[in-house]
Amino acid sequence: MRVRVASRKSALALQQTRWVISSLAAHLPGWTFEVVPIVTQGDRMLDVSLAELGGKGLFVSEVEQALLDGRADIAVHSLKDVPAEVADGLALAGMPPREDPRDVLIARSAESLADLPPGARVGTSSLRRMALLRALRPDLRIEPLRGNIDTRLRKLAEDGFDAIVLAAAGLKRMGWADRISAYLDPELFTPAVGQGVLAVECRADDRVLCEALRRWTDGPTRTAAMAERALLAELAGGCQVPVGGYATVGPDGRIHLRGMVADREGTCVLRAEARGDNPFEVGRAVAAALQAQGAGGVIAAAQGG
Ligand SMILES: NCc1[nH]cc(CCC(=O)O)c1CC(=O)O
Repeated sequence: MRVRVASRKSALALQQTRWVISSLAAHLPGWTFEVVPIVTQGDRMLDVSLAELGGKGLFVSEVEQALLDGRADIAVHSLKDVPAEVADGLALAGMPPREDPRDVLIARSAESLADLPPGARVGTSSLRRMALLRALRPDLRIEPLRGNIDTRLRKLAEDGFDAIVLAAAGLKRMGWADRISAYLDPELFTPAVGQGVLAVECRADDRVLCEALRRWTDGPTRTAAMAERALLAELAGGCQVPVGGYATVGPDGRIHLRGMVADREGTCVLRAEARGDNPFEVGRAVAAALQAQGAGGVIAAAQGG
């Protein structure tokens, strides 16, 4: 069996794809894998804000097109970048064990968020990170910072930022964990839905590949991801709003999901949590608890802003 694997061309995407290929190859003796690199619109226009470009799905949709066109058989994504609704005819069939879901601070001299000097310049273009930073440290100057993680690390030094916020997962996968100044507590600094999870997509009618990917999948990772994505779909599927979701699954299979919705200024941060056995029910319960606190209005205002 020969499998063509579609991947974005960023250093992180290719690294993740190589990791997935070596893990799949170990599970599927005799199968061979070949990378099909795809340059997406999001990669070509790294200086334009994601909101202007039309949202996150941009990094994903052209890679998905390669599957639909039959140019590739599977695609590797960061689940965080995959919209709540998966494209028709495709399935997120494979999920390896989750990498660290936390956000981290990379600072030039500080050792924690509290340690940053008053008025320090922090770079991030994520609405969620922006809102949480403002909620925890209203004095900070948050400035836009886009680009792949290698670009963002370079800009930390070149553009005079005091700190930037990135996902631990990307840094660890690149072997750059030594750059991390502080891990942000996920109970407070709620991670993005799906952060740290890789998703391997295939055509839904490709039964051999779908089945192989399902057998390779880590159950607790998939359960946590489904709970977080159920929350996202209920609240704001596909929209650019400051939303976070973080699920853990105990040894007994019980899910604990925390959800967060904020306005862009971080003056209003709503939080709710729920426990249960069914990821869809837990996701819906957290969404309902947030809605009861007024999440609908907060999300509408954040979109308008
Ligand atoms: N939006 C870019 C993106 N998509 C996935 C990751 C990190 C890896 C992951 O979350 O699995 C990153 C970089 C970042 O946010 O620091």
